[in-house]
Amino acid sequence: MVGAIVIVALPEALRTVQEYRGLFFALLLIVIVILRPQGVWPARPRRFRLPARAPAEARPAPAGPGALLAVDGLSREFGGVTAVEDLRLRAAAGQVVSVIGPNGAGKTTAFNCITGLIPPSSGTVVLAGRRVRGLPPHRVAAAGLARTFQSIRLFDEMTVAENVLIGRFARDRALLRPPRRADLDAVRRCLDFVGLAGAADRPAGGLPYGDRRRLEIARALAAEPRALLLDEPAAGANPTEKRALMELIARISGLGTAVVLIEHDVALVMSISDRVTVLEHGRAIAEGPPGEIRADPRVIAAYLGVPDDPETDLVTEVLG
Ligand SMILES: Nc1ncnc2c1ncn2[C@@H]1O[C@H](COP(=O)(O)OP(=O)(O)OP(=O)(O)O)[C@@H](O)[C@H]1O
Repeated sequence: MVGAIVIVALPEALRTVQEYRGLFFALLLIVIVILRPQGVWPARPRRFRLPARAPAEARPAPAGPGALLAVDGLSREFGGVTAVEDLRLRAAAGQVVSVIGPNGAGKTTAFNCITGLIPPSSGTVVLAGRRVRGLPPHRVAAAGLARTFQSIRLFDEMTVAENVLIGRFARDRALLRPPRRADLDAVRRCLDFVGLAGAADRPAGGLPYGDRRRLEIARALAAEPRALLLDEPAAGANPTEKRALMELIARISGLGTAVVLIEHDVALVMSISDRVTVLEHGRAIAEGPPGEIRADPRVIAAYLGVPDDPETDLVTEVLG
């Protein structure tokens, strides 16, 4: 309405200065955009109501028997630096596969290449029988591969439920349509699953740290991924929050989702993983079940060769 008044009344008022009208409107528009980006008369934020309960039979991450992530020969160079070299990675449905290694070993670069955020120099990425290497990130997500990032990336001013809804839309790029009942059911399910249903209408920015980490996972689950890549989901969390996050990850794999985890807390990794890949300078120096990794002389040498590194203490402790 304010806009209509401006459009009708202002031209009358400015009739005397006809030649400056265009300039005046342009300046007015610029001032409004700078000072009131939310609009002259802010619209009431459109909130949606989540269904009271999610349908009992539905699950956040259904996975068929063919759901499997297979990475082969993955390499990526940055100028003269080889960040990832000839990486092979397998994650079956329902497995937790962890990638560990010192800072700069190439873990995040591997995730970035697998999810299409950056192109690998070479290698293949196959998800449930479909080649996804070379696809843009949204198409990789739509194919069933979701991820979280090392640093929390939430929309703080949006509600918890709205953040999860965005994850849902990432699946089919349907941001322009209003949410459907199925979307809202999925959001409710994901929030129930991670234990945040009670916070659905709160702004995401107000959540405690551990809950923000959970919300990121809920948002990734909303896309119903077959494989979920978690980049240090417990970074910065306290021990209680870490244990809760690991328990959540175990439940996600229990749904049949393949989980690939980057985590620096080696004790946690060993307790939760089916298989572990150890990276050093971009290369996998060991791969296998936790029991084998603990006993691998190359792993012991790689970690124990880093003096004064907090990870060294952990590994010494874990490897006994
Ligand atoms: N965009 C980039 N440009 C240039 N070099 C990069 C880039 N991204 C990563 N690197 C380099 O690639 C190597 C691997 O980095 P990466 O972040 O993948 O390691 P990481 O194992 O995830 O480390 P962290 O545990 O600290 O997160 C490092 O030497 C890093 O400096």
